[in-house]
Amino acid sequence: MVELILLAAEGDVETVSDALMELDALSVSVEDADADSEAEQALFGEPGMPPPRAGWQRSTVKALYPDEEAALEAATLLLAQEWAGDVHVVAVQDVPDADWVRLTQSQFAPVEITPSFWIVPTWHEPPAQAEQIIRLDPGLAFGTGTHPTTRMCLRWIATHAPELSPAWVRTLDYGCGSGILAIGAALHGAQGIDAVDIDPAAVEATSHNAQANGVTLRAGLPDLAQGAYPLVLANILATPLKLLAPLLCAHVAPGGHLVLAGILERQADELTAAYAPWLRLQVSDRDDGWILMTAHRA
Ligand SMILES: C[S@@+](CC[C@H](N)C(=O)[O-])C[C@H]1O[C@@H](n2cnc3c(N)ncnc32)[C@H](O)[C@@H]1O
Repeated sequence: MVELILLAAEGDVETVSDALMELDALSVSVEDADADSEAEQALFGEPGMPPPRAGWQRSTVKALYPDEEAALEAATLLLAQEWAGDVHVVAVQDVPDADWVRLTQSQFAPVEITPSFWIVPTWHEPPAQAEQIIRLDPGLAFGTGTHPTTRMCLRWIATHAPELSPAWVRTLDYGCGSGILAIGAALHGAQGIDAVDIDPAAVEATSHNAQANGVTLRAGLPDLAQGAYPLVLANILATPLKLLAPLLCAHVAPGGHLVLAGILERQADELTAAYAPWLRLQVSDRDDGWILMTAHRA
């Protein structure tokens, strides 16, 4: 790979970046040309305040090309534009080869839910103490186990599985993403699992991941969810969870549990109020500013 490095003034940066993409750059990145010098400028403001300025006074724009010929051709075409008078080529240089696959993989380590319950990417050996293991690789659908909301749901499943197991004949994972919660429930004894999502890519990912984990479930669009379930899981976000309150509560069987995530600490009261006509929600876990809210139908 070869990197074409340009210097551009604040007013030209966007045009230069767009032009480089048009000129078949594999990627374009923008950095402060004065970084690590006296002239370095911070672009972030006080919390809650807009940034003091939109861009740096001078930016270094880096565009990646497959070879030197392509990089030089792009530079020649770009500098020929009438608006490019103040744009300067700083360098065209080789980028050392990196093992990109290994680099990406190294960012996803096994995630511990409980000492015996782990999420482990396929390229990792499971830890010795892991008894329940979800094998999952990062994909297009949300849910690799690294997000606090997913972890809290899985923790709840692992902790409450013993009391659910004798009658755990059905489970609903509403907003299943990668299917991680449905798979986690299956590993803890759940049966008759329905996993639904409005995103067809998530439905496909759930089917794929379930199969890869040797788990049987039905994945589909939300209409697939029918009737009552001893466990209803929904890790979405506060606003859709409020809209879905009557629907989700209607799916909770007598004696069943509702487990909700995707809620920030400050949203606890509004969620409690939205569900109050049907079920009494309480905060049952906290992680990094997020809360888990659960209810039990008598
Ligand atoms: C935050 S992800 C959670 C994924 C996974 N269940 C987990 O815990 O990691 C939320 C998922 O809910 C889906 N979703 C959002 N609104 C929905 C709705 N109204 N009905 C069903 N699914 C919805 C999204 O497509 C997304 O896959």
